[in-house]
Amino acid sequence: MTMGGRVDMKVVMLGREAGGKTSLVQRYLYDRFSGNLPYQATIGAAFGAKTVNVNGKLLTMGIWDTAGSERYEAMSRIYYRGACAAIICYDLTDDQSLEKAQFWVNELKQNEENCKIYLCGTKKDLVTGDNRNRRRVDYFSVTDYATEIGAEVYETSSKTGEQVSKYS
Ligand SMILES: Nc1nc2c(ncn2[C@@H]2O[C@H](COP(=O)(O)OP(=O)(O)OP(=O)(O)O)[C@@H](O)[C@H]2O)c(=O)[nH]1
Repeated sequence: MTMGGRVDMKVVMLGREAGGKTSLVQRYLYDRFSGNLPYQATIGAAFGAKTVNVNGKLLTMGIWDTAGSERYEAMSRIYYRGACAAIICYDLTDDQSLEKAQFWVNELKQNEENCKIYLCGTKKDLVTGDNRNRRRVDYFSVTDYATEIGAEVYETSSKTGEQVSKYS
């Protein structure tokens, strides 16, 4: 998208640092996973865009990928303003990341009540099969919580692409 292009839908990524937000956006936008490269924390925020077909209408989705580091927390508040959807990521191998997700849910409920919330459990490949014992966040506790707050839940892997896009 060119600068100054119109964004029809603003989507914001929120969640604890290293929780997998950037990887999810990279998989969704470019169908790639940079797992072999060292982890690089997002600084401030990053922006990406994609044209999506919604009921036969082409819309530009703008995605603001915020930095999870607490040092940028105040900035993240600027990025969720006016968002129609928030993808709040938590890492399935990290129970503290779920607490952070709840923090963002409360923020949005207070400040951006029309924003639709999606809870996204990331790094599913790390808690699958023989690695089941690495799971730190129970699926049903999250779905119970999601029902309470009117959110949807997805468990994704940016490494394999599982559940990242409706079409994969
Ligand atoms: N195995 C596996 N690793 C992942 C997955 N998603 C992210 N990672 C790894 O987890 C680390 C953090 O991922 P990022 O996507 O940079 O996390 P982030 O939430 O954007 O981090 P901040 O920029 O600090 O907010 C990186 O080393 C990724 O390669 C996944 O689905 N599977």
